[in-house]
Amino acid sequence: MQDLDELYQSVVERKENPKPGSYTDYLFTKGLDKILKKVGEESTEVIVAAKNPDKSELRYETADLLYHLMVLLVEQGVSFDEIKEELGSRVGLMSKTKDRPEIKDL
Ligand SMILES: N=c1c2ncn([C@@H]3O[C@H](COP(=O)(O)OP(=O)(O)OP(=O)(O)O)[C@@H](O)[C@H]3O)c2ncn1[C@@H]1O[C@H](COP(=O)(O)O)[C@@H](O)[C@H]1O
Repeated sequence: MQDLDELYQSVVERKENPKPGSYTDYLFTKGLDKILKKVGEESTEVIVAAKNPDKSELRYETADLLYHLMVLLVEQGVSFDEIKEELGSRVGLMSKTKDRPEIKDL
């Protein structure tokens, strides 16, 4: 099992110490447009997989998407801790739907 912190750190390590031939190095070498294209592709694959009753495809494609999002964060200099802080700041906040009339119709 690999947690998301470890995955993020592995990607940072690849950025700081390029390993020619690795897929992560290939993405960083190709640059932002390629990384964005992959995030778009993998997002679409998650959506299509979610329509399939067999959940193994959804697991596989979600893992692919999370990995490519990590590559995007590293490329853009956003740490995974910042994402966790953002999520943490929402705990308790988002459940107060009665205070948020804009989401009543969702
Ligand atoms: N978690 C992943 C991971 N998930 C998916 N992938 C790669 O993402 C690619 C997605 O497949 P696609 O068919 O969409 O892409 P492709 O046809 O291979 O290539 P392109 O479409 O980009 O040309 C595959 O090559 C997978 O190997 C990953 N590559 C690396 N990691 C992790 O990243 C870290 C660094 O790994 P290296 O890149 O091997 O150094 C390690 O922790 C790895 O476990």
